[in-house]
Amino acid sequence: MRTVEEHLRAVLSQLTPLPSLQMALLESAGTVLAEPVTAPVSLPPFDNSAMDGYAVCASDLAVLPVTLPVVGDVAAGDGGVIGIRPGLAARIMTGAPMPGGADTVIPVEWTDGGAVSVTIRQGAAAGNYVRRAGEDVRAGDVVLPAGTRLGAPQLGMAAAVGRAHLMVRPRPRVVVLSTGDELRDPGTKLAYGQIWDSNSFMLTTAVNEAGGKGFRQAFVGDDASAVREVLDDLLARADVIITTGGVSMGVYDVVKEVLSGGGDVEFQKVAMRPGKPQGFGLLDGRCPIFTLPGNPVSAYVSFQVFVRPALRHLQGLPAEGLPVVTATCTEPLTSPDGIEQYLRATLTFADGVYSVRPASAQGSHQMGALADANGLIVLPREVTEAPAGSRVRVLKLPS
Ligand SMILES: Nc1nc2c(c(=O)[nH]1)N[C@H]1C(S)=C(S)[C@@H](COP(=O)(O)OP(=O)(O)OC[C@H]3O[C@@H](n4cnc5c(N)ncnc54)[C@H](O)[C@@H]3O)O[C@H]1N2
Ligand code: MOO
Ligand SMILES: [Mg+2]
Repeated sequence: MRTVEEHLRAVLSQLTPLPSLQMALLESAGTVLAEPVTAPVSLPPFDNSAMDGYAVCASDLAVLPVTLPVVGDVAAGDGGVIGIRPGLAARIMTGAPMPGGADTVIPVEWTDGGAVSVTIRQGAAAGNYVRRAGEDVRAGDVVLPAGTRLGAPQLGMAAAVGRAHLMVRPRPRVVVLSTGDELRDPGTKLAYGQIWDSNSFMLTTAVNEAGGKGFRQAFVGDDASAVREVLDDLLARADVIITTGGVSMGVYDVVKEVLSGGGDVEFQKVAMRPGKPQGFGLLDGRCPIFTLPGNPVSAYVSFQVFVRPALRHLQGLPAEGLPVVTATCTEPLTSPDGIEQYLRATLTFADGVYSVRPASAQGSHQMGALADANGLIVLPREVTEAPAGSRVRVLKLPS
């Protein structure tokens, strides 16, 4: 049997990051920058007001109250900015360029609000409520390094420095296909022996959580030619294919049957629980395909351990798995020798320390405990027992 590390290494060694391409700004949400973004101008580009009020000279505020004539208004967006000198004020709005000669903004609340002349009751030092050119970003600064995942603040930053398009690595298009004659769509009636397909919904969502673009290809029965046909069809529109089911020792385990023939996909036993039967390869020599075990918990754990790092690698990011914390386990644990075990668990944080309680149900068909968990305890291969109070590694599940 392969170890988890060996299998992950074998998977990653066959993957190359997706080519970068130019995308319109909104379209690029969730992708990874393939170029550094540099500011062509400083931000703010000009000195401007942080408040609605009056632009004045601080030297006029030595004795209060003081009344000054208002020479005009400056609104945000005004290009032909007026100037003032000591003894004068200009009414100014938030974001409007500072008039030449002014060094201070007095908010309207500190004044009588006059339009022709203004009486100021409360003063301030020079620079009050003035936002200086370049105090946010300097022209030439790298505001987003290559390798940044583009979330909302990063897209805002790119727009703020004038970018309409970005060179990015796209979110991998991942198609999820369940297999099994017993499967039916949720929302339909079941005959005895049938179950609703849950893996494809779960994994399509997990793909999106991991930064890919998930597509559900429903399910296909345990029929070799039907499986072959669907997979051939998916090749045209997937960067990655995930199947579940049909990879163990059963006589109807057709995924293995279909894919082991061509030599594209290698089937392995990995020394982990759940998730022992794994397959990975390049379909048609080019499209990465993960054949995950059909048991729902096994499929989910396999996804987090192997597929998540692979999706990151395809986007040119470090091939990391879920974030890890160390926690004190509330219960004694046992684990088979030589097997890396993943236990569904509840992680809590109190008084600066993490505690973790394993679920009582750990069968790989038991979705209830998975849906209830927010962590996976990882017991390494060499650990066979961990008494209550042991410090254990816990993967934090996406929330
Ligand atoms: N003789 C052996 N039997 C099994 C072994 C073994 O080593 N020797 N390994 C067991 C382990 S471990 C796992 S995991 C499973 C893997 O099974 P398959 O990948 O072949 O999956 P199936 O047989 O198709 O289904 C297994 C189980 O999962 C349910 N399932 C499948 N797809 C879905 C879905 N989309 N949604 C919900 N549930 C699904 C299916 O009904 C079965 O109950 O093999 C063990 N057997
Ligand atoms: O390894 Mo299976 O993946 O335990 O249920
Ligand atoms: Mg099977």
